[in-house]
Amino acid sequence: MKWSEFSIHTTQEAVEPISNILHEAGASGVVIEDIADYEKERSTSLGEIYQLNPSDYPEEGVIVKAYLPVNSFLGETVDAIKASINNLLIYDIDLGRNHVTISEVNEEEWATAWKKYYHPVKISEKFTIVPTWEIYEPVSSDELIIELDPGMAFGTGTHPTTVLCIQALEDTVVKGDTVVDVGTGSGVLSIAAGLLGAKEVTALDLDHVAVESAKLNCKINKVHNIVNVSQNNLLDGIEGPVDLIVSNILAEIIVRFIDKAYEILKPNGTFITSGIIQNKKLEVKEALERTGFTIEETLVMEDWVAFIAKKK
Ligand SMILES: C[S@@+](CC[C@H](N)C(=O)[O-])C[C@H]1O[C@@H](n2cnc3c(N)ncnc32)[C@H](O)[C@@H]1O
Repeated sequence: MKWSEFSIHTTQEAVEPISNILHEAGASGVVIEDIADYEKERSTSLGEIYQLNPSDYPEEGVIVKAYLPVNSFLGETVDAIKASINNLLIYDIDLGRNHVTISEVNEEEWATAWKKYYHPVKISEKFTIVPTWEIYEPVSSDELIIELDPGMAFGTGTHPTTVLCIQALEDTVVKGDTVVDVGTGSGVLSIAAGLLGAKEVTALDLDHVAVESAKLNCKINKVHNIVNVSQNNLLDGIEGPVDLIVSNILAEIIVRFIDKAYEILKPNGTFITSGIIQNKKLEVKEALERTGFTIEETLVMEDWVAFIAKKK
């Protein structure tokens, strides 16, 4: 997985609200470099020696840094963060220089370091996502656990667009269903469908790294006999009829295969679409309805929307 460092030069006053915005946007760790920390008088009564490096601190103000996974949503996430930070001006919060820089973090440095930011997370009524390197004891007997090693593929399981899909799957998958997962990434949605009782899942991704990662994660979660992972462009060449299609891809991509999804679904079949940023919601909704789908439910989390649509 690649990481992007979001760095903002701001003021003491703005540190807390900006850190909150970064956490809400999915940053797992926030680093604060404050010149006041460097200049602070420290006790040396017990012989402590402080060796702070002045080059780690700004000459004035505070630098707040956060790490975001590089994925197809990064552009939208960064724009949303900047807009929320600028909104703080309405509350008279002094943003100081408000200077933002984005840079890619050296992958080798982060090859293992990023793992410390991932811990078990309960993401829905039934599901908890557990990184493969963590030990986790289920809290209740009906809890469903997805063990994930996202590696280089998208899908730590905790992105709002993924969480919305898992919540929608929880509400719709019926034992014995046949499911297609378009853009499977780490395989997280296929695994969820399998654990919910689907009898057969077709997991597709254009990216061969994702295909390998999904295969590995399906094995870890013992659903490899149910989930068939392959490299494929959207639904090209896929034949139905199937009970359910789930896809967490950008709105621009979803609209390209709505017709094909409708064609291969059984009557009354379900199409779960996620990865839709708020301002693209209408575009996808209209395209779904034009094709003949009925929107049964609209799920929202932060700036993201997912639809549960039925073929009527
Ligand atoms: C946002 S990720 C979703 C991953 C996972 N399903 C989840 O919910 O966390 C989108 C995935 O779609 C894949 N993708 C993008 N364009 C595609 C296409 N044309 N055909 C198949 N997969 C595609 C990407 O490689 C990526 O793994």
